[in-house]
Amino acid sequence: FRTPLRNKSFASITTALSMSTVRVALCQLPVTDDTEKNHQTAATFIENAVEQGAELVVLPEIWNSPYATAAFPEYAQDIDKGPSRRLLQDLATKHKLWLVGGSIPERTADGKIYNTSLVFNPQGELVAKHRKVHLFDIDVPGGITFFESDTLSPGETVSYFSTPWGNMGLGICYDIRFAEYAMLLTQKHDCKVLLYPGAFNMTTGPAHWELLQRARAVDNQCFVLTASPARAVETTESKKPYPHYTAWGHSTAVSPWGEVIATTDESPGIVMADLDLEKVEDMRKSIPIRNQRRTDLYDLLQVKKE
Ligand SMILES: NC(=O)CC(=O)C(=O)O
Repeated sequence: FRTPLRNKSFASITTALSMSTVRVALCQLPVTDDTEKNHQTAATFIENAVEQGAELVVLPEIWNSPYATAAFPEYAQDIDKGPSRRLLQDLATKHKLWLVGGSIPERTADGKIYNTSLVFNPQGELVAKHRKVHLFDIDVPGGITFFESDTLSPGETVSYFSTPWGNMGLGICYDIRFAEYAMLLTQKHDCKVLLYPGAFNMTTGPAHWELLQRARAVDNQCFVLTASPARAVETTESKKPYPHYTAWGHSTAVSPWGEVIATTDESPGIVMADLDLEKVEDMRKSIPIRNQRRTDLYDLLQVKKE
C-alpha cells in the first residue's frame, strides 16, 4: 500500500492513544466489475488497516460494483441478507471494529434501488443505514453528465450513529454539497465527525472535493472524513462493459480547523489518521459560532422554489 501523503497527524502506531483519540483508516479500494474480487480486496484492506491500529475503517462509495447507473440494477443486493452486507458484518465482528461500509447498490422488495451505506459496530450490530439523500444528477457542458436518478431512488433520512468518541454523521458523496444536511447533523444531532464515502470525478474532483470537505469542517467545527475508490477500474471479459467512471480518488481527513491532516493521490491505498475529538470542543469554545447565530434573521428554513 502507498504511504499516505501530507499525513501530518499520524503518529507512530506504537503510540498509545488517549481516550478522546480515534485512529481511522480510509480505504481507497481498487474497484472492479467482479463483486467477489471486490469482496476479497475489501477484506485485505481492512485487515491491513487493523494491523496499523485502526479502530474505525471507512470504505468508499460503491465499492462492490462499477459506478454506472446501468450497472446498479445488475449488482444491487438485498441489504438485509445479501453477500456484501454479510461480509461487512463478519469483518466488523472479526476485527472488533467500527466499520463504515462505504456504499453499495441496494434493491428493495418493491424493486427500488438505492445507493446505501451500512455502519456496523465492533459487535457486528448494524448502527446506521444511510440511503444517499441527494442523487448525483448533473450536466456540466464539456465535463460530465451523470444522472443517478435514471436508476436510483433517493433516501429519506438524516443518518448518524453514536460511538465512544461521540456522534458521527453519515452522508454519501453528493450529500457533501448540501451545507444544511451537515449543519443538521452537527447542530441537532451533535455530531463531531462527518463521514462521506464518495466518488468525485475528473471534472468536479480537482475543483471541489477538498474545498467541500474543508468547508463542511470549518462551517461545522468538526472532523470530515472521505473515502473514494481508486481511479483505475479493471473489467473482466465475462462482464458487460459499463461506461467508465473515472474516480478522482484523494481520500482525505480534515480537522475542525479546516486543515487536511491526511490524504493521498488517485492510487489504491489506505489513509490513516488519528482524530483527537477534544479538538472539536476546543474549536467550538474558541470560535463560538454555534452560540452566535442570528436565528432571529435566518434559520434552517425550507425555502420554497417559486
Ligand atoms: N458522485 C457524486 O455523487 C458526486 C460528485 O461527483 C460531485 O458532486 O461532483
